[in-house]
Amino acid sequence: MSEPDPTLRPDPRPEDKAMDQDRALRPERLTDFIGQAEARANLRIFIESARRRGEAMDHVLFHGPPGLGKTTLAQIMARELGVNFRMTSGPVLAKAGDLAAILTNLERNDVLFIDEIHRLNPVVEEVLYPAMEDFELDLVIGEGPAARTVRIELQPFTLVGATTRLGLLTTPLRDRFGIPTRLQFYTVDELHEIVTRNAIKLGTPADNDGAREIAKRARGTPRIAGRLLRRVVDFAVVEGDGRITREIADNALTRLGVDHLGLDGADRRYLGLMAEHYGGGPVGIETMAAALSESRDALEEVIEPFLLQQGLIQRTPRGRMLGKKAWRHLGLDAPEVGEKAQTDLFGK
Ligand SMILES: Nc1ncnc2c1ncn2[C@@H]1O[C@H](COP(=O)(O)OP(=O)(O)OP(=O)(O)O)[C@@H](O)[C@H]1O
Ligand SMILES: [Mg+2]
Repeated sequence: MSEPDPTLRPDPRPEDKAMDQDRALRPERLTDFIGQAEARANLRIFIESARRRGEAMDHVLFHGPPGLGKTTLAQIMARELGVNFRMTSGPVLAKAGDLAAILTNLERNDVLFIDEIHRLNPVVEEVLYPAMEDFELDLVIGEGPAARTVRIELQPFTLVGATTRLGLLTTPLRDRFGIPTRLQFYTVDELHEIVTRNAIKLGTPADNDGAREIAKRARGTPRIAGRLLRRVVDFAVVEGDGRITREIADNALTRLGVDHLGLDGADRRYLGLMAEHYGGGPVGIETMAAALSESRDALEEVIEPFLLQQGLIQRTPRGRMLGKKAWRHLGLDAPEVGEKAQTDLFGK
């Protein structure tokens, strides 16, 4: 594999450094990117059109749970567009000047990626509006009566924003993205393909059932699939003959506390608490957060999306409720709920 363009590898955020290993498995081109078929098909058209017109592609907002490929897709976009990739994140941009410095350094049609864009300081966000709309920067120079505004023309660029919390974005910011794109959880088949390819990249091929076992237990998330795969590789190397079989995978994942649905300790704690202390709900998110000593954000961003998607929990106007599937999974009997109560909670 050829060495990637260094501009595509900006300094990682500190929290990303731990995930450096992740990078080895990151797909580099759109054709290597598995899953998200709809998003991929659309992006291909928009990228191709921008290329042919020689213009900056419209601004893109990726939203969805962690680890589904938002950062990866942003990098791929820059590569496919043949432009530089600049990366920063909402919390890092403390002052308007921080963003201004980045914007004025962009070259024509570059991709600027802002991760965690829901955490932008409002002052910084104000700077972004005219930049996104007209490629202009209005900077206030000086203070008090002597202050004046200067307008700086920017090179056209593509802003790619990523967020796990679409609801926290302000409307004016959200409206300025021409291409809002929601990323979905991956199917087992898609993850199976990802695991198979990554196992080869790691030099530890997986047989069909071995790869499937990891895929089934990866919570619909490529990042988790990558993480589980690495651990299974360890077991395959030390306790097996270096090949990933279903038996090795099952054994390793069970020892790591990942159950057959892919739930880990934190997920089971959540479900168990709801079943045992709150009769399966409805229970408010704040109550759950306090009881689990987790932040509400962590529950809403990381734990709940997959449980909701799997029908293990439901969201009702009165709080979260355990689904039938969760009771079965916990090996408990669901309490009888009268017809009226059902209707009250879920509607007809
Ligand atoms: N479609 C895919 N095919 C193969 N690997 C993928 C795919 N999507 C993501 N990955 C892998 O999953 C890992 C996580 O992806 P990425 O960092 O892009 O997620 P993210 O959505 O930006 O997460 P976060 O919200 O936490 O920033 C990457 O290392 C990448 O290797
Ligand atoms: Mg990311």
